[in-house]
Amino acid sequence: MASCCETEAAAVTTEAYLAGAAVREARELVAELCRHFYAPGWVTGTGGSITVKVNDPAVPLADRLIVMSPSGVQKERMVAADMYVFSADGKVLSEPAAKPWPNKPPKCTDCAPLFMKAYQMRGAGAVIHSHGIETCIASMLDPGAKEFRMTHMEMLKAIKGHGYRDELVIPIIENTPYEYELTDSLSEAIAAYPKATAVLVRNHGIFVWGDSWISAKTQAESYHYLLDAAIKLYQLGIDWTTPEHGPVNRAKRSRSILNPGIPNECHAAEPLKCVVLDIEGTTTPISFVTDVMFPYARDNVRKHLTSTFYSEETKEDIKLLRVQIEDDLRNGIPGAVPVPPDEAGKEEVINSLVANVESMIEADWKVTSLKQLQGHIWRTGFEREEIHGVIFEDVPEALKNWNSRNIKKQKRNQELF
Ligand SMILES: CSCCC(=O)C(=O)COP(=O)(O)O
Ligand SMILES: [Zn+2]
Repeated sequence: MASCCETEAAAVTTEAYLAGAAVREARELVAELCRHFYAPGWVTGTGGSITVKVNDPAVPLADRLIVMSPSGVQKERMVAADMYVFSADGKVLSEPAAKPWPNKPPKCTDCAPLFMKAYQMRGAGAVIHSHGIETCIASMLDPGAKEFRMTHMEMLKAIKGHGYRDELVIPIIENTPYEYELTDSLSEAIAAYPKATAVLVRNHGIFVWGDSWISAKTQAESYHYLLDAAIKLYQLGIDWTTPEHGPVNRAKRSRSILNPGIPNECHAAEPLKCVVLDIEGTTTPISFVTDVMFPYARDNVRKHLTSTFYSEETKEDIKLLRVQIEDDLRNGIPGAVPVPPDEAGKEEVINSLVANVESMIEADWKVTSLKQLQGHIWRTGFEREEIHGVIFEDVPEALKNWNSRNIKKQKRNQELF
């Protein structure tokens, strides 16, 4: 004799039940959600997919029929008759009629095996698969991340089991060429994250489930909001994973040096080993270089050459400058003037060198001889404390932080320090 549950499960698969109000309403609902989710870009380009369980309080949730959107269709044009109906154990009970060319023959969504995992493993009442661009990009912020984390956002309250101060953790699985190939990794993520009501698929989108279609929709909206916020905070250099959410552009730069990429490296697959630093615009404002360093070099050429004229270093600098100036004279570069031989005397040589260097600086001449001389002038300036280095206010903190973690620092093109 069949048990009462077997009887109920069989009753929902009859033609009469399939044609009844409960199934019709579920079909209409999925069609409506398809149309609705088209506008925010969750299901454009035939991407994304939606499923709900038929709402029939007389039938236990586990036995309720399942309605799913079809595959490869224009979601904004969906109507109730376009839907597939499945038994609770995943057998197709009803499929849509074929449509004339250029429509493709009907096919159920490739997400069906994935949806079934959310139904079977979580007792879901509905599942939404979105290709919303924010879900895709948020999964790409750190290519090695296995999770997306966020806290202290009001919209967290819309996620089941979460309050404002709770930490949201969304597992991230890697995309595959075909949607059905995600089934194993999705079910592993569902099993590994019992509190999760969503799984991100990298470079692809998100699967969100809830006890009912309202819960799935509300949470999906919140996930899209939070992921969009994370992308914007990433662009601002703000850390969305900590309660404080980090500094907002304190140093008037687009990003903090401590958080040049992923905040707190909380998503990094590998711990940070080395940081390569530039100076101009990274540790030091560009304005310091343009407004202080270059003018200092220009104003101190004569003084530097006069005080160091007989040093080996300056002799080398002058040798290099002579070669460059001869070359410039040969090429008719404006501002280049002949440098007399050493026998003409120190003052004569310096006068012509100063004239040449000034016109090189004026023309922003990027040549080694000039850069080398400027470097030596700046060094003297720093040693005599006539110029003082400027660094952004978060640089000492960043260096201390990296030092304490034994992370090597490297100035671009130079040695580790
Ligand atoms: C451009 S959509 C690629 C397939 C996909 O990822 C998706 O979500 C839609 O699959 P379906 O089989 O429902 O069309
Ligand atoms: Zn998809």
